Amino acid sequence: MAEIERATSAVMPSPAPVAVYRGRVLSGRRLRLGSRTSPMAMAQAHLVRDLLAGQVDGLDVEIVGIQTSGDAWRGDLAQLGGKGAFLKEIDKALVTGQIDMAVHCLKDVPGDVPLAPGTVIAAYLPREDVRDVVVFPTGSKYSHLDDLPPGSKIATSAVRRKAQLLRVRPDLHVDRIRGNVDTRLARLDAEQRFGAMILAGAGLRRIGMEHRADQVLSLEEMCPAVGAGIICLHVRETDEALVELARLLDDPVTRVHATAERTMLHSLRGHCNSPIAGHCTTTPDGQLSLLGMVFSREGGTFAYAHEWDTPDRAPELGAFVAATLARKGARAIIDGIPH
Ligand SMILES: NCc1[nH]cc(CCC(=O)O)c1CC(=O)O
Repeated sequence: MAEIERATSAVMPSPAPVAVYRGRVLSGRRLRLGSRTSPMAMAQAHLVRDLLAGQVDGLDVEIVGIQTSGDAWRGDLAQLGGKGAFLKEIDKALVTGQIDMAVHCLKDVPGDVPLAPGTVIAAYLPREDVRDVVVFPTGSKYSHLDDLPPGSKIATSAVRRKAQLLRVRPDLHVDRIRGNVDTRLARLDAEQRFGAMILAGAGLRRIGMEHRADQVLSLEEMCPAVGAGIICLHVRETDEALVELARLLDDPVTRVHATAERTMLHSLRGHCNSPIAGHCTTTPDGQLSLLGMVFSREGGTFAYAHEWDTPDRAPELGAFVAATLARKGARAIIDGIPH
């Protein structure tokens, strides 16, 4: 049978370009790489395109920009209903075959909603710096949060950042700001309404704006979001050649850290308004360390857990930290926040 197929394909005109990876014809067509359309998302898509092209000679990657409901909605994301507002349309394109692979920030992939049926995260790219940074409007006389006068207004839409900021500076006012990183920066400068803005250093760097990071918040000052700084590649599991290709870009250490953090998030059963932070690292002696925190809205109350385990036990570690947090009151904190 295989003989016949080979003979048949030999006489068929083959579409060009044909990229071959380890003897497998990857695609006679182009590899369509789906991504959100923001400058940060497009920078990620270009990075992934270059990484894929570096693996397979002649691979033709077409970036397909997809507008998601999360991008279109200008209001409070929690009101959009359900999680994954930045994924729905991209998931659909992947499942229906309009695209072959999707690029996501892992942080935007809900931890407690199953992936679209028949799809897998085939690669976690090496994690970037997970720290959040503070940006001051151009011309501001301040460059450190400590110096901002009481009552200053801080721009962020992350409940996790708001809670941790107010915990140490209850005098500050936090106001939601939506939009892409670049539009948020432009608004910060133009409106002069905010004393400062907090966002992810990795996001700034991806759009070439790292020089705007005036203050880098330490991990102790601002525990990062679960999955921060990780770009992941999402494919159909039946597309074996693409799964295999994407796997070449997978960083096993990042995968283990992401697994621990996301299992914790999953086990905590939070909602869109839950200020949850989590950070997994590997200690110098090779142990997994997982720190988890759950805050009340203003950060006045919080639960904290830090546990260690061996690297082969990432899911168990995630579940254990979640259980420890629950024992320390995380459930009541989460349930006490309106959503
Ligand atoms: N929700 C938007 C989003 N998703 C991922 C990042 C940053 C990059 C990353 O952590 O991968 C950002 C921007 C931000 O939080 O400032």
